[in-house]
Amino acid sequence: MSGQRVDVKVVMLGKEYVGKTSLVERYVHDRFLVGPYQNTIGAAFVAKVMSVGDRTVTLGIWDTAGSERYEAMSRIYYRGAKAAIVCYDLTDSSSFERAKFWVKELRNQEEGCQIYLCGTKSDLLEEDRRRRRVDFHDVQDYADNELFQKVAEDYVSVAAFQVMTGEAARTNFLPATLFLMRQRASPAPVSRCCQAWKRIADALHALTVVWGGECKE
Ligand SMILES: Nc1nc2c(ncn2[C@@H]2O[C@H](COP(=O)(O)OP(=O)(O)OP(=O)(O)O)[C@@H](O)[C@H]2O)c(=O)[nH]1
Repeated sequence: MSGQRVDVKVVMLGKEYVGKTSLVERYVHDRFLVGPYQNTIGAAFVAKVMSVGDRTVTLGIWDTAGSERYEAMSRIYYRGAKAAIVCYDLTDSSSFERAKFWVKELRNQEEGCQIYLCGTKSDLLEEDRRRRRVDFHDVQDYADNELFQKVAEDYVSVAAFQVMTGEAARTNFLPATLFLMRQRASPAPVSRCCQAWKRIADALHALTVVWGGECKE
């Protein structure tokens, strides 16, 4: 579907509305789009060039639609993926069940695929801890049992969250602009989807180093 050369294929999987597209936006464009939710139809592709030592590697990220209507299509997109980011919403227990479904499927069908579990929307827990529906220790136990590479929960500060939503809406500044301003003011960059992607990016970077020049699609 994309004519671009891709060295490493990465696929995003998870129930609808968990925030897959938002994570990709954060990673590729360093922004969080505020506005009405638009579900992904089928899948979307985006390329991200990253430096690995003295060479560049192009990640091809397939952001699949979470709706079960597109389940068959999502299977096409994870084929040949070197890494899968399986997302669940920390405030939605059914999304973790759906994440387990994708993990099982990947383990059965894509032996070489590195799987990362990613809990999203932790800023909502900062607002109200009682909104948590997926216990971190349950995820940890599950991950331990399944021999996972990494579990990421994107810890964020409510202050940055407020800057990015309230201020952005009032002033019409792009969230990305506010994010950068916030970053300059604070040594710890914190915002929605940000910390999770930083960890995932580190992990993907490490993987591409391991794969070296052999990681052709
Ligand atoms: N509070 C909060 N909201 C988020 C976060 N990430 C995503 N959202 C919101 O959750 C909704 C769904 O986000 P998407 O990124 O479109 O979700 P998706 O998983 O790509 O959804 P599908 O395309 O249907 O599979 C949107 O309204 C986002 O603004 C987050 O970290 N915190």
